Amino acid sequence: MEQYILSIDAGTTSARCIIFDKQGNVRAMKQRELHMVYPHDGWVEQSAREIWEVQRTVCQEAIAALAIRPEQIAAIGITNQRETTIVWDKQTGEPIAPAIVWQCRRTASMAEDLRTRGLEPYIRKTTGLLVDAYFSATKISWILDHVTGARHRAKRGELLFGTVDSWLIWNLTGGKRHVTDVTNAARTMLFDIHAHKWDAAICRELDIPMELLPEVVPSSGVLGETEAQLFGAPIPIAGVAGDQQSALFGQTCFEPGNAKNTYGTGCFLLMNTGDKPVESHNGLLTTVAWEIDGKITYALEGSVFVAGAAIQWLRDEMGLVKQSADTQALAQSVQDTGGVYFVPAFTGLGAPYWDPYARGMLIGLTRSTSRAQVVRAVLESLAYQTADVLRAMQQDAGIALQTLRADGGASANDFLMQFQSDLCHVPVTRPACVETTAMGAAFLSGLAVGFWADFSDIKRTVAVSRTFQPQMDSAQRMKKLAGWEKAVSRCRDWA
Ligand SMILES: Nc1ncnc2c1ncn2[C@@H]1O[C@H](COP(=O)(O)OP(=O)(O)O)[C@@H](O)[C@H]1O
Ligand SMILES: O=P(O)(O)OC[C@H](O)CO
Repeated sequence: MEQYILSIDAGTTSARCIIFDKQGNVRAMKQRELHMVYPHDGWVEQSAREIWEVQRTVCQEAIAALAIRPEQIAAIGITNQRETTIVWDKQTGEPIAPAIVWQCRRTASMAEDLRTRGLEPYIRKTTGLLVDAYFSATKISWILDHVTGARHRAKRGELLFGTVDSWLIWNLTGGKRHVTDVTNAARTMLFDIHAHKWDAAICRELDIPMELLPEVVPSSGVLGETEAQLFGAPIPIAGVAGDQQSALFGQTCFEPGNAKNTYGTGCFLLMNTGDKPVESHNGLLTTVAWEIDGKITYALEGSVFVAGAAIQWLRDEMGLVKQSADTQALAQSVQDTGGVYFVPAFTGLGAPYWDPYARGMLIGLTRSTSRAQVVRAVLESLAYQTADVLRAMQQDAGIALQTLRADGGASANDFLMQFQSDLCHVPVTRPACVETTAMGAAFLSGLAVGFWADFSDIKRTVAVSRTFQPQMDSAQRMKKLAGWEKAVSRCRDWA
């Protein structure tokens, strides 16, 4: 009987389940969109219950679509939107508040307070992160502050915190396992990435009882099994990683200096830095790439909050395109943007600026600006933000990138890929299967159960489908980048 790996890809905009065979082919894929809630300016929430129920449904649908028996699934891998914070009741399994999504800025003032109290150097050294509302720590504290009796209950061990991986594992195992993997733990701003444990001092500063926190497990290794009635038989859960680390693994960035950029809701550029954490002096994050066989690999990360989300905004709020994919032909229908720049700082700016008070901006409009030019400016903004991050990363790592490996929903856009290559003056490759996030989790779990033997075995399953070579001359490139820099300076410190 043929064996498969089932990968759970719990993204921000959608829940996906992909079933891979040994050759790395997608044999079944089911996906459903998730609702986002924006209750106030800068706030972003989701229903934790919906995250679980939709995810369970797509898994059941994918298994049914391939018409396989549960025994044919050798293992499950999980990858997830990171930082998103869920607190639930240990007894009933019910969330005590909506999930606070990674993009949510409601705790910006709490982060500022930590900085004012002089805690940033300690937090930065310990966690590898900047002090920002992006990470889970201030979000947990906010829930404990705003849900009546929550802090008291947390101290009594009645509540549990988890990022989306934790929440899914808790539900998949019928409440038997409260764990998170080391890559997700590294995004909470509570985890010591050097000592590999939760940091008591930071928890104390934020008044977060440590009883809330999950056990931290490696990214590859059997951590439990699913409840039998969910899929018809218990299935081992053997790999977990945050979606960006998972994409790094799925792109087989196994060597120090290898880097990938994922163009999803946000844009996340990660570079493997080997077994040593590299400190950033340019607004990047030091993070855990994965832990396998007791060995931790680190990465540098540039996190851009709004990328594909700006394309969705064009489609859903502005009505300028019917589908995200329409942006490609429109952008290609004009020579340039006619001097128009778009800065998608809807929820502030992430790396390398870290300005929670920046807001979105369209600048350089004239009476002759066309719809196609505005659409092109929005697409170009994804590439400009990436160029900013890549410049910072090359400085921090002291490495000139040879190739940028692209993936994620918006990497399907040929215009964007070409413009990215032009702007960064580096070849951009797109893999044959752009589902590298889900593949990463599949690989991590497959390694744990011997489905794939080692890294070389995994590498054989991955192929590049297209390489975009830089074509723009350097004078034009410099002019465009200078215009972008000016545009960014105009939208800073606005809200
Ligand atoms: N052809 C395309 N051109 C530009 N953007 C696209 C295209 N296809 C999808 N997108 C954008 O990619 C995003 C979805 O990417 P995905 O990797 O599925 O995101 P996530 O994992 O964050 O849920 C959406 O924001 C969508 O607007
Ligand atoms: O849902 P994505 O793919 O945009 O990823 C979200 C990130 O994990 C947030 O840090």
